[in-house]
Amino acid sequence: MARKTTPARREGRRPLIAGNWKMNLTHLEAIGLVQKLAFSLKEPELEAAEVVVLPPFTALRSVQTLVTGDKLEVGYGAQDLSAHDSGAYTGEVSGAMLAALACRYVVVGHSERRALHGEDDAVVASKVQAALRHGLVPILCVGEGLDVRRAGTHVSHCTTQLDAALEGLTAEQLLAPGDGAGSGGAGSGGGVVIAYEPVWAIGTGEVATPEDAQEVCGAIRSRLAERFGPEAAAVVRILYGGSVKAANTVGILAGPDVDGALVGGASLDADEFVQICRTAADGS
Ligand SMILES: O=C(CO)COP(=O)(O)O
Repeated sequence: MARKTTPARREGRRPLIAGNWKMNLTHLEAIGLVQKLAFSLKEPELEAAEVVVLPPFTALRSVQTLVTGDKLEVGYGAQDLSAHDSGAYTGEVSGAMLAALACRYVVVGHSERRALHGEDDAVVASKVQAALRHGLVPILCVGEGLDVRRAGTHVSHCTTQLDAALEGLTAEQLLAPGDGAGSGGAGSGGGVVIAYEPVWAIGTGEVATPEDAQEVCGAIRSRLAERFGPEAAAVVRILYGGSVKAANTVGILAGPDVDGALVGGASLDADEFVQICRTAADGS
């Protein structure tokens, strides 16, 4: 069957499907899941869509060893990093440590970090800078809670979070791919990935409609164009996250500004995640 061309591919942005495992899976379980993914997904699928896993810190070294040893086309990254580069910050993990494990990506500003660990916009902005300092591509999360959605101010809420997190960034930083690659090849996107994750849709089964996802992802791209110019904005990949499953992936990825998905719960199930990646690769 002929491969359909998604709007994302028309713009030259390779779809990105990233599995945020959150606080799940030991390093041994992580190896098993990555092996299943790499075994199930065929080479053309892994070329058409970039597939990335975001395991807990404790599994990163094992995933690195597996991916490099078996030359797997699966990328990996971390779920958080410290705003600091080194020093007396008990329990934190620096960008340098992640770069040394050849992580390509790191999630920054996930709503669970914002809500449960008190990360405000200033902390999120300094973590974006820390990621870029170490050649990591930040996957910057923005998204509104249910109260904001009900008030109808979700678009300005998300663009305000975006503005704050990207404070001080240059268009070059937005364009440049991070050089911490080594985990499954570079994507065709820029140096920053944005993820729109409405808080009310995370882990609730309450998925945003394709129109909801496109509305905010489109507004994010317009805002990026205003601040950094259309060229930089056209390169940045914008993901949707929140109760993404195999069954709703086609609709979610239909929006011309939705370049992939940040998948939580469904990324822990190999068959389900493979199906999501396949859908993105097929561009259906
Ligand atoms: O938070 C998420 C990804 O970062 C989304 O989680 P769920 O897919 O479990 O809703």
